[in-house]
Amino acid sequence: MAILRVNTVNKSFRGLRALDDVNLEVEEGTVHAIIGPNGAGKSTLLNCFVGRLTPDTGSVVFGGQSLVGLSPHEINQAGVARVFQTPEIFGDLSLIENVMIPTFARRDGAFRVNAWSRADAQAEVREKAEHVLAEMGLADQRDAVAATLSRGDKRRLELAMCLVQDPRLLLLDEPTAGMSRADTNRTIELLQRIGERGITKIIIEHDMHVVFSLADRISVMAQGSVIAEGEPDAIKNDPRVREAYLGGAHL
Ligand SMILES: Nc1ncnc2c1ncn2[C@@H]1O[C@H](COP(=O)(O)OP(=O)(O)OP(=O)(O)O)[C@@H](O)[C@H]1O
Repeated sequence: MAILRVNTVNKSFRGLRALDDVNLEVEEGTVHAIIGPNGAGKSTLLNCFVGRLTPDTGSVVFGGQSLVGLSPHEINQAGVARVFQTPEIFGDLSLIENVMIPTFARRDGAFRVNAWSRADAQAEVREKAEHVLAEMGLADQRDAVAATLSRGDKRRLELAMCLVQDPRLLLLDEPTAGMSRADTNRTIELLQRIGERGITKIIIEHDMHVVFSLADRISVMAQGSVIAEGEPDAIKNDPRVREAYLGGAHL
């Protein structure tokens, strides 16, 4: 069953058609990659899923609920979490505090740090946060200040901040951008491991090693349109995709 249905979405910026009749269906429990050359419209599409942008026309339906017109916070409360290209973490707080905040925010409707004062709630949330940090391999650094982390660890911390919310849909915008090969492989392993929880994931990624390690299905965008969609092997051999990537150099 499709958890996300995107129907004829269009979005223009001052005459530039960034999204041109985009259709997309993402099956529940799968990893769906969206790839395509720079400027293809991938981030614009993702921004339409999280309420940062509103499509000019078309619909985005998540689990039967229309997302168009909802605020980013409402979409987050509906079960959609996003890992950004630049990690959005609280640099001067510890890792454990960073991971506890989204749980309170989701429950209380805002980033209300004073909600921590309730001791019973705090114990429960702390336990869950510790579990997720351990899952991300960050348990040893739980009391470290987030700003001191390496780039790769910052991104894994942000992933922990998403996972602690038990999202139904996780959006990953270039989750390994700027990482070393070793860090990239570690992130792939972590994403494969959290895949076992059955969370649906949409991943935008330029690194084809990451895409082909994780994706069950791939949509290829070029110039605002989805030009091909299918299983990884079919996409690898699709002449339209090779053309979009200038002779297939990236594949
Ligand atoms: N806020 C904006 N205002 C004007 N133009 C925009 C805006 N956001 C995106 N665009 C344009 O829309 C097109 C699609 O951009 P988008 O960032 O979605 O592509 P992308 O596939 O994510 O590219 P990349 O892989 O480089 O991140 C580009 O031509 C871009 O310049």
